[in-house]
Amino acid sequence: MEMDWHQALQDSLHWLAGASLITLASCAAAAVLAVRFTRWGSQFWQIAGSYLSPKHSWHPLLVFALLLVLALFSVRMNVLFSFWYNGFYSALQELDQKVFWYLLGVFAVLATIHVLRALFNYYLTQAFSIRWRIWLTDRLTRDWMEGDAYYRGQFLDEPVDNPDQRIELDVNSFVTGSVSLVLGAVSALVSLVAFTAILWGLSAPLQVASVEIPRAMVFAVYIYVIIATWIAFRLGRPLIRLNFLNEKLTANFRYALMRLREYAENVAFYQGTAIERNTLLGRFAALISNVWALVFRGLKFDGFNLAVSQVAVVFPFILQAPRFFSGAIKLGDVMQTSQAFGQVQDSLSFFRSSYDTFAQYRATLDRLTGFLDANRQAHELPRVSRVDHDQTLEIRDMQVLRPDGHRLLRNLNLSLKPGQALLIKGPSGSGKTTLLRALAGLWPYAEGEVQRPGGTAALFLSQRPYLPLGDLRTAIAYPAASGPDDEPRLQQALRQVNLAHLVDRLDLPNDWSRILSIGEQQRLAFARVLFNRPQIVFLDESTSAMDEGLEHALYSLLRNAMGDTMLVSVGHRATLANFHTHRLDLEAQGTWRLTEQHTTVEERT
Ligand SMILES: Nc1ncnc2c1ncn2[C@@H]1O[C@H](COP(=O)(O)OP(=O)(O)OP(=O)(O)O)[C@@H](O)[C@H]1O
Repeated sequence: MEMDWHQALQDSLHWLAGASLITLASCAAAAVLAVRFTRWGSQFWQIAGSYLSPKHSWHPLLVFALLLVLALFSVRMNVLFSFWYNGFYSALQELDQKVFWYLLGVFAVLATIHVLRALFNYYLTQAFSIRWRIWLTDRLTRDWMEGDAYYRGQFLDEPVDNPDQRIELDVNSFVTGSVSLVLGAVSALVSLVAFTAILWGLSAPLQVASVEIPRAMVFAVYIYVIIATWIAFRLGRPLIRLNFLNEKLTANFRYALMRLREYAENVAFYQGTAIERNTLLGRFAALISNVWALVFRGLKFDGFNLAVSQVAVVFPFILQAPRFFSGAIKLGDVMQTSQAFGQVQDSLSFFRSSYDTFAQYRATLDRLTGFLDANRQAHELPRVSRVDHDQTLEIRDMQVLRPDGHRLLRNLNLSLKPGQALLIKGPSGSGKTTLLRALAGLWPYAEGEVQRPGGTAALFLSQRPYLPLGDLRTAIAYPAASGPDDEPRLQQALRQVNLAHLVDRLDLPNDWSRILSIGEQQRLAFARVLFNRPQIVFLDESTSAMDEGLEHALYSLLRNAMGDTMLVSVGHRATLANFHTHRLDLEAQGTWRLTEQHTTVEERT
């Protein structure tokens, strides 16, 4: 087969236009069918629909269409190269210098286009994937934050595991998987059609015994590849499980290492290195024995594949040899046969190797849609109804239960005015922290109505101190942001809580929760209150790591510096009573007692 290179550009453009139309139309039809009728299709749409839909923007769809056209263009380039080889080798065979130099010129043009196409394709694929990844990460992160799903998700019947992995790893594999599977399948299909046609043209009937097989080459390559694929598939199947195990065992080992780093001080105090080392090395040994299994399986699998591809080098030559030596075809035809044979083999192999990729892709789809569903369910969990109301705390008919249905509080009613303070007391496990969770709107097993200042006008200091990542300035202002003008107020707050030695280190980013003692972190939380000046503060044993003197000083500071602020404290020490106007005692079975300045005002059983 010869190629008219003067016509090549025009022919290729025609081919590209036709192939693009057919491909785009069939892709669109296949996508609609997949989304409607398959589980993975509808999962895909649940995750990516609002990004790809033209209602959001035409941009992603247009870029993706361009990527498809580029994939077709790449197939067309391969076809041109295969004809170029044909002409080139035939020129060599005929010792035709003129054609030889002419074809080298053609090659320079083809190679330039090929390089430019490859670079542009790489850039466009990356840009498309990056934008998609940004959008999806943004969506999942927002979704996870909204309605406190990141916290309330734990109360679902089936909480999702490893949200970190889903947001980071799975988003990435979803995007790269979607792009490479679709583009790969389209290229493989189009390539299969184009090169089967070339082989068809180069192929002659073959006489086997007394039967003549027409177009023998085409049938030979299909039978060869299908048999080889089937055997490779059987040999390679255990690799899926071994690779999966490898990831899991690596993660286990890394988790044990990270945990040792996290709890370094505890382990060092206990002198627990021997037992920790055993755990670490035990996990590592499990990992290594799996790595050996991978190596031995790889020897069989790669050995077979290598042998198959070596045979594939000579197989087409053997089939074409009789016709070449009889002069029926030229050297170029033989070379083109071998190349087309390789292309058909690669295209068919794509579908085999994609079997694993697709299985992993579906697992990714499951994890992402599971995450989206869990977030939605977490938004929908009940919470006490809350009305934002400045300068007051009003609790009406509040019920608080444990997840197992055990009642922690029955029909609680109380109200506080500016400047008043409530101390909640009760035995450990009686539900003090849980009551604060219900007031914050976090606890799903509660009913009733709460009126309180909303937004940043209410500040909850949880039992375990929390410092965000970043510098000290961020930690004090949290959850508000601090600007350069706030410097004097930040410093003043630090001095007030006896942390004057930190005023010069406001801008130092450090892992402050490791450096500061628990007592210092609790004092920093008081500085946070002084800086943010909320209308109401909830303090859950916020002075537990301090001595009585310091506790007294900090509570006095709060009462004096922010006289109108309402306080709701949980604490065990008797001395705290002096700073509170009301006291709520939680008792067994949900009963409680409210006293105002040492006189009983209401009692409930
Ligand atoms: N997420 C949860 N799932 C199941 N049970 C929980 C959960 N959180 C709390 N509980 C249970 O609810 C009860 C009340 O817990 P809570 O932390 O409110 O007690 P507390 O009065 O603050 O105790 P302490 O004084 O020891 O801090 C406990 O029995 C606890 O085990």
